[in-house]
Amino acid sequence: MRTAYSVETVRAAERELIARLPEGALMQRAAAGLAAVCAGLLRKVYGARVVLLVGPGDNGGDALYAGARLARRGAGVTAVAMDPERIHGGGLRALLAAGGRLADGVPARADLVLDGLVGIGGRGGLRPAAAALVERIPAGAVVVAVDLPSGVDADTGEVAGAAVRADVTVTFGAYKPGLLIDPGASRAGVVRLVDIGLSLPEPEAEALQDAEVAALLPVPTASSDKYRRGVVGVVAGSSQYPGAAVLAVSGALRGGAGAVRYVGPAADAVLARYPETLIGRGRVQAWVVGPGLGSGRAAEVAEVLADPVPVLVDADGLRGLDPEVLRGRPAPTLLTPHAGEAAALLGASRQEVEAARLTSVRALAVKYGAVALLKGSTTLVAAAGGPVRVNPTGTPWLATAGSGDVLSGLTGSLLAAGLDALDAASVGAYLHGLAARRAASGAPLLAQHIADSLPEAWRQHP
Ligand SMILES: NC(=O)C1=CN([C@@H]2O[C@H](COP(=O)(O)OP(=O)(O)OC[C@H]3O[C@@H](n4cnc5c(N)ncnc54)[C@H](O)[C@@H]3O)[C@@H](O)[C@H]2O)[C@@H](O)CC1
Ligand SMILES: [K+]
Repeated sequence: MRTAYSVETVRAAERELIARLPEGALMQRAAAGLAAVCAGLLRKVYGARVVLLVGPGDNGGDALYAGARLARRGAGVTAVAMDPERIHGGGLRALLAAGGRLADGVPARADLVLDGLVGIGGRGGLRPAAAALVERIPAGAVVVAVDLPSGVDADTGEVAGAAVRADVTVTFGAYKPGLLIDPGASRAGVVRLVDIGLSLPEPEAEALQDAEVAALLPVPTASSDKYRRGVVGVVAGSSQYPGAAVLAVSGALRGGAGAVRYVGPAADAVLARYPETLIGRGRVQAWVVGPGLGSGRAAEVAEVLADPVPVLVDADGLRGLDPEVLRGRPAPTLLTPHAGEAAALLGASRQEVEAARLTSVRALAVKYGAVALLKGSTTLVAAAGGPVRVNPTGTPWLATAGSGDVLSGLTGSLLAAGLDALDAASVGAYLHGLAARRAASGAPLLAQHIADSLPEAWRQHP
């Protein structure tokens, strides 16, 4: 599990550790790790041109001490301060003693730029003096962010105004949520964690890794039959959108349930493509309701919600949901909105949801007493309380019509197979992202090809 911790938690752990260590020791650990990553990126340190963008806090201190280490190995290191009056004194002395220099402006050429403007002490978008330095980062230089890209909110991944776009981020002690969640995640590049010895409690956010997904996948045993493996019911499609039913069933058939039952007006289209499907009402272990329903189908949604089994609600099923009804359900509910649908559910604007995805997904889970999966460039899954799950496998190619229908079928199938709602949603998003990557491999994809690639994505996790 890759875990991420809030600034408050990291600060508390740092305080506890600093109290037990000689003064400055923690910063030296950070700077040593940072310099080692930079040296690896440069390959040849001797003669390399390194530029440090130095802010007024300890983030700038890290950059200066790392710069000193590189200067001692023969790099030409130039520091540029955001505010020369408030530069880290010890760091600057170390840099100058190692042969580095302080300049007024950003040099026109550099092999590597260290962004030490702000770290976890940053608030809001970059101030003009910092933004002006970022604008002058020489083209072609490798940009390494110290702890996190300056301008990215460490706790939420929000970017208000200017922010650094890093190739590599070297983060200290723990991942911060903003490094895993967009828009921050896409500014961070490759994230490298330097262990500085912090002891940490429960994380704010976590991302399942391959091995955890593999352990959660439902695998039939010798005593399994199709009913014991779980039946998933799919209520989807309309005369206007029959394809949504076909796509939801395509995902459901590949999600590990023993059988898929379809209920709705698109049975002919579903059967023509998937003769394996059962048609009509009957007992199920989980329902998926919503893809392509169109309007005027609230009674069917209500009927599904009245069944005391896990229910995944997606797309048109999400319209006008009553929080009281959902909170009163005896079985888990899983909501899978995109940002626009989440905005309607929360009474907010789409822009507000996009700008604050972590807060929004948590708010959905609390308001509706459900597990919420917020689709987007980083898909997030939240239950009320506990860390938010961040899906690491997404790809922008997923932004294509019908891909959500495949995801809801797949995830509902995992629910029917017995995964709890948080795991079903996380594993569904994970496999869906992997399958989309395979199906796309650098070119536009069709939603049906995501479903076709699911067995391959699954096989990667024996
Ligand atoms: N506390 C510790 O023990 C350690 C801290 N470390 C480093 O210290 C950093 C935190 O240091 P600080 O608490 O000094 O805070 P930062 O250096 O992250 O930033 C605080 C400074 O930046 C300015 N600032 C805030 N928001 C800004 C904005 N939007 N635009 C421009 N300037 C802004 C503030 O006025 C303040 O002077 C970490 O991110 C990490 O890099 C590491 O050395 C590891 C150990
Ligand atoms: K930084």
